[in-house]
Order: sequence, then C-alpha cells, then structure tokens
Amino acid sequence: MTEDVYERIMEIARRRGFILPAFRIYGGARGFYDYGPLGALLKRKIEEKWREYYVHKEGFMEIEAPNLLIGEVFEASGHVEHFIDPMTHCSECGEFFRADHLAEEELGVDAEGMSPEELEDLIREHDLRCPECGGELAEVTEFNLMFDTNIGPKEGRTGYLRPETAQAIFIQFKDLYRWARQKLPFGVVQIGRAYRNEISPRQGVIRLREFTQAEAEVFFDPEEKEYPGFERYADEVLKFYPIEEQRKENGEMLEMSVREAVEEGMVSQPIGYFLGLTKRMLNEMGVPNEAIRSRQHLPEERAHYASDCWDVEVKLERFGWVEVVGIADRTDYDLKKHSEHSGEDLRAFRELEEPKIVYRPEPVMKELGPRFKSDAPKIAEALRRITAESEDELKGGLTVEVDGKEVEVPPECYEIVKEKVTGERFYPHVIEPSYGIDRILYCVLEHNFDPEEGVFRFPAWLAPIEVGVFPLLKRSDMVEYARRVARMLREEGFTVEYDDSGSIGRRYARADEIGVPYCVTVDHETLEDDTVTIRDRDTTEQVRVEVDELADVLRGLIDGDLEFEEAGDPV
Ligand SMILES: Nc1ncnc2c1ncn2[C@@H]1O[C@H](COP(=O)(O)OP(=O)(O)OP(=O)(O)O)[C@@H](O)[C@H]1O
Repeated sequence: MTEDVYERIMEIARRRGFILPAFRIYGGARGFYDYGPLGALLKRKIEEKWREYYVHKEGFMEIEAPNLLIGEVFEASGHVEHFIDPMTHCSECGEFFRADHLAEEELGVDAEGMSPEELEDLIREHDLRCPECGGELAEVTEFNLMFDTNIGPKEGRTGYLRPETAQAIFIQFKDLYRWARQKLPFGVVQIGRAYRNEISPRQGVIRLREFTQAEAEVFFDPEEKEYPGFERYADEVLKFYPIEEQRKENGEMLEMSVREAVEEGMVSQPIGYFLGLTKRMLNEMGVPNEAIRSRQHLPEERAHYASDCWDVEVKLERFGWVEVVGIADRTDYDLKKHSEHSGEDLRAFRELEEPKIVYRPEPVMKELGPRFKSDAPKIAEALRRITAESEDELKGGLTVEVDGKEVEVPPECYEIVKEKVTGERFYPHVIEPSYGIDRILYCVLEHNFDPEEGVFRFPAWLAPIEVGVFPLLKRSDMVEYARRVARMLREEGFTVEYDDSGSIGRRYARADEIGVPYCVTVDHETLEDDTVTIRDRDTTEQVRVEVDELADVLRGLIDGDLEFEEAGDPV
C-alpha cells in the first residue's frame, strides 16, 4: 500500500463516492472532478457552515447571478486584459505548462510575477526542457484563463464563464445599496461555480477548471477605520506571515492575536476580522491551528484589482501550504471601473459634518451632442460624477473615462457651477473574502483522516452520513424494525445509511471508513423492549437507549450538547 496520504485519501474518495474524476468512461479530462453521493453531502455541509458564518451571523445578503456573463463585464473589470498566466509548451510532445510554475518546480526559483520575457530568458539560460520528454520548450506567451463563448446564434456577442463570482455583485451595486438601506458597511455574498481554463492542472482536486467559490464583497466607507463587530474575532491567535518575513532569509511566522496584528499596523481591521473568522471556521471543520497560516501576498503576486491581499493557507502532506481562502482589499477598483464603463453612478453617499462649497462641471448638451454623438450621454454622466474643491481644478478642459477609453472634454462642453452641499458621493471600498470550497473540502478530508486506521474522523455535524442503522442479524423482524428506525431518523432530518450486508463488524468498519460518527444497531433486545444500541465511532463504546428517545439523543450528540457517556445505559 502506498504511504502517500493524498493517494490513500483519493483511493477511499473514489471507492466510496466522495470525489472521482469526471468523464472517466471517455478517458477523463484534467481539472474536472465529480462529487459522488458522499462528496456532495460533505460539500453541502461545508457550504452551509460558510452560510452560517456569512449570511446568518454577519447578516450579509446572498444573491445568485448567472455563471455566464456578457463580455462588457470583464472588459470593464480588467479580466480580459489581465487575467492571464504565462504559458509554454513542448515543441516535441506538445504538453503545455505554466511557465512560472515550471521554473519554480524545476529550478527552485521564485518566478511569481515574472514577465514572459523574463521567464523566457530563465528557460534559455538554464536550458530548461520538457519534464515529460526532454523536448525543447517553445516561446513563453500569455494565456487568458477565461472560457469564452458566443451568446445567441448571431456572431458577435462574446460571453465568458465567470472566473470569480464577485463581478455580478459589483454590477448590481445600486440596488444592493438600496436594499441595505443605503448604510455602509454591508456585505453581499454569492456561492457558485467559477471557471478557469488552467493551463496545466496537475494537482488533482486542488487546481480545477470548474470549481465552487463562496465570496463575500464587503462594502465600506474608507474613511471609517473601525470595522463594526471587530471584537468578535479580535482575540483569535493566528500565524501571520507578512511580506517582510517572507523576504528575510530565515523569515518566520509571527504568532499573535488579530488585535495585536491590527495594532502593529500589519493588517487593517476588516482584513484581520475575516482572517480571524476564517481560522475559527476551519477549526470547526477539524483543521487544527498548526496547519493554518495567514500569508500576505507579495506585491508581484497580487491580482490586478488588489492593493493588499492575505491568503489563508492550509498545510497539506503532498502540496505543502495551499491557499484555500484569499482576503483581498479591492479598494474602489471595481465600482469605479464599472461606473466608467457603464455610465451608471455606482457611488454611495455620506453626510458631511458641516456643509461645504463644491464646484462641478454641468454638461452643456448642445456642445457635447454634435461633438461626441452617441457617446455624449455617457460623457455627460461621467462629468456629473466630478466634483472639485476649487473652480481652478475644472478650468481649461477635463479628461473622463468612457468605455475604458480616455476622452478629452473641452471647456465649452460644460459650465462650472458652485454648490453648497451637505453630503458627498464616493466610491465605497471593498474587502473580499473569497473561499475555494473544493480546496477546503480536500483539506477537511486530509485533516480529519486518521492514517493509522485509514478512517475519517469528521466532527459529527460535518460527517456526510450522521447515523448508520443496522439490524444485528438479517432476520426479517430485525430488518423490518431497523428499516423503520432508519426511516424515522431520516424524517427527523438526519443523514442516514441503512446497511444489512455482511457481518456487523464489517458494517461498523465500513461506516468508520467514511466517518459515520454514530451507528445504531437493532438487536434481540430491541424486539423485546424497544431499545437500541448507539456505537461511538472514535471510542467504539456503546450505550443503549429507548427508540422513542433516539432522535433527541442523536441530535444532542451531533450538536455537541450531550456527552456520549451520558447518552444512555452503558453496554
Ligand atoms: N483552479 C482552482 N481550483 C480550485 N480552487 C480554486 C482555483 N483557483 C482558485 N481557487 C479557489 O478560489 C479562491 C479565491 O480565488 P483567487 O483568485 O484568490 O485564487 P488564486 O490566487 O488565483 O489561486 P491560485 O494562486 O492557487 O491560482 C482560492 O483561495 C482557491 O481556494
């Protein structure tokens, strides 16, 4: 038997129906996996836990938007231009590689953020060859990771499968802000599939081409430094790995509370808050503190929209530290871009402590119209978004951005008006905690795996099957009774597996392997006095309880409100 934990877990995952390669009968395709019946149950539980934190406890609004978005959205967001990875391929066997990953793996260098030219030089300098066949590597080019398609039968309307769920939230900001009673901060979440045409996904379930993201976009006023509710996770102690430590030769992870990290200026309050929340959630799922760290992105690895980003990484046997959650400060980047490209005003409003005088350019349509034709309304809208503290700032012409292009507006196209205002419009900033559910699911499998016994020891609430129900013998009276118990428990809301094949020992072993925390057995005594046994997965101890009380007892055990020893009479 192989010792590699990943192999062992994936073997059980495939055999028992957690995760399995997709399209297998047609030879499969890298980066696509199916969740089998157990995997699907486990995934739902992880998603529900995430909802409990973000929708229930934070009170964020959840939306559900299309997976396929029109091209304009990603033109504006910068993904068409920037969502690219460097790529090379072998000129002999034709295999494709992420050029930066290849350089990192084969040469041990840090190639993050290198340009295609720099990577090309590195490859030539070290005579790097195809790891599969030794062939020569072709030129390094840029590859956009978005899957594109054509919307409708007519050519011309490009659509993209979303590479992140976030954009649909930004483009609906106006309504969302209204539903939030025009008060900041507020959060909006979305959970769903995201698609990235990863060049060469070789890390099994870690790097998929279709995966599930759970994202929150938290809109706040950048002038407010305090994050409401900060105290909730302020005392969580985390392992921080900031940029300075990563740059030192023997850099270390710094263990401190979220509060201390904020006081030291290492993280902002909202970023610290969501790092603390994430650690707490991962702990609940059985990922221990030693395997969790918060690593700050180096400037060269930050996404095009982020001013700061911290990844929550989980340590895995085969892959080392793997990002499972990214918490990015997206500033006002997205709302600004979508305002500029769409002409909609996606700003929020804040009351001023004291009224003030501002100057703004009021569009003169009879000048704008003939000059800019169909662009005139958008230019007028862009002008209306401008305000200045002094008249001089507006004199002599202005530059506005429309549909991603800069447009020079001559002074005769607007009149400068003076206004007394009691409030002002501004672009909210956004903190985005972005969770990769599939990666979390694999981390949950690995960190709840007991390699000695080859079984999963999920926390009871997280186990895909919560209760196993077995008749001791395959006698019709016991089978019938056990089936009735299984049905009753299902109706009470438990996930239940009924099993009557093979010896009872084999059935317990099968249940242990997939992490079933409690097994209920119907035996001779049951038929006489309506009591059953409950067996605890981790201690293999048993208690006897009345069938009438079974559902309440199991609920108490699964919710952690009841100790096993107190659950019934020891057997
Ligand atoms: N190809 C993928 N397969 C599975 N999950 C992914 C993939 N890409 C991203 N994710 C998940 O989505 C989360 C947020 O996406 P983000 O854009 O921050 O990832 P990323 O920094 O591009 O990831 P990576 O650097 O590993 O490619 C990640 O933390 C990760 O859990």
